[in-house]
Amino acid sequence: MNEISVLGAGAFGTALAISLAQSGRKVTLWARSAEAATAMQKQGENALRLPGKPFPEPLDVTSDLAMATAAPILLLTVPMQQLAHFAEENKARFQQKTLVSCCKGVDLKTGRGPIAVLEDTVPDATVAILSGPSFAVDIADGLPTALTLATRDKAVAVALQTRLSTDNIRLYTSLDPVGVEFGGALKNVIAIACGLAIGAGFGESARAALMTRGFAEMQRLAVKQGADPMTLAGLSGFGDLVLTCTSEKSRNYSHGLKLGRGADIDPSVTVEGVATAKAVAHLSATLGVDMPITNAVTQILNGNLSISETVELLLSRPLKRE
Ligand SMILES: NC(=O)C1=CN([C@@H]2O[C@H](COP(=O)(O)OP(=O)(O)OC[C@H]3O[C@@H](n4cnc5c(N)ncnc54)[C@H](OP(=O)(O)O)[C@@H]3O)[C@@H](O)[C@H]2O)C=CC1
Ligand SMILES: O=C(CO)COP(=O)(O)O
Repeated sequence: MNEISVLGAGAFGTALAISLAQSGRKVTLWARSAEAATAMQKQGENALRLPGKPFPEPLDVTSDLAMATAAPILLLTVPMQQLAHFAEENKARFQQKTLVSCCKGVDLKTGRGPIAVLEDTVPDATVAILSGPSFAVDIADGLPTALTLATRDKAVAVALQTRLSTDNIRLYTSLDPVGVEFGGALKNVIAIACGLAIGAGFGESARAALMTRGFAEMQRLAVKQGADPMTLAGLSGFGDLVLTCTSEKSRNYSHGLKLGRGADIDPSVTVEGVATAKAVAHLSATLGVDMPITNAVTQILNGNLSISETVELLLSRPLKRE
């Protein structure tokens, strides 16, 4: 039995499995499709989701969930909108396990982040979150980054930090999983806003203003949910916001860019910020938290307002203190 399994053979799950295996961990990558698992075993890469990134020797790939979930540490790398269903469907297998969510989003149906989804569904599991600036292609190439590993229990956090740090991923611990999960989720919405601004020709000053005011609203919502505001200044907040709002490697930023330019969108690409914007617009209204940028993105995504109408609305808000 391997010590770690990565459940979800998308770009990020594959990249994490590569990095862990390269660092000598005994790791299994689980794909839901038997065909996909067989193709990966034969080709020694995930040609569909992360092409051109060869697997190191000790990486096992399977579609056998019973085998994969025998490991004590399970990294969950399915898209956020799939997490609740995935956890519900497999809760018997997840009992007593350490579940590390790698998802960045808020569940559209319930307004919950990944921590609440997992704690509600599998109450006797140990739940943690891994988040921060990390493009799958960079991780798979062995490029260095630093991420936050957050859980409520200090001893668990330290143990997981040791188990999951790799040669190219330096992990910091946090005891504020709510701050970490909302940092990772909310930055995707701001990245869409930045893509929209650049795509529509509003320029880099506008992007910097959106990042800064976006950060302020990320902090407001996270604090309302019980997070420490300083957590948002860390890797899974400020760190990931900077990365995602400035790179065309980001699917969220690129999605906004395409919308801003009036270009075609590929609906098969995972763009977590789309559902999360809608979930957060609803959540913030319920909680009475002012989130003008997230609301503007939601209005554009829902087709209720044009980009220029949205900019006019944002600029005509009452003047206030920073
Ligand atoms: N890509 C990146 O650079 C990073 C991604 N993340 C986060 O990781 C999460 C996953 O993203 P990413 O890997 O990029 O997404 P991808 O679109 O590359 O892959 C998603 C994977 O999830 C699988 N999947 C979807 N639904 C289910 C389900 N119900 N049960 C089992 N497997 C399922 C898909 O399987 P199938 O192939 O069969 O459709 C696919 O392999 C997101 O929350 C994202 O924000 C975090 C950091 C970096
Ligand atoms: O979260 C990410 C990098 O940290 C990946 O961002 P995208 O999902 O926008 O590609």
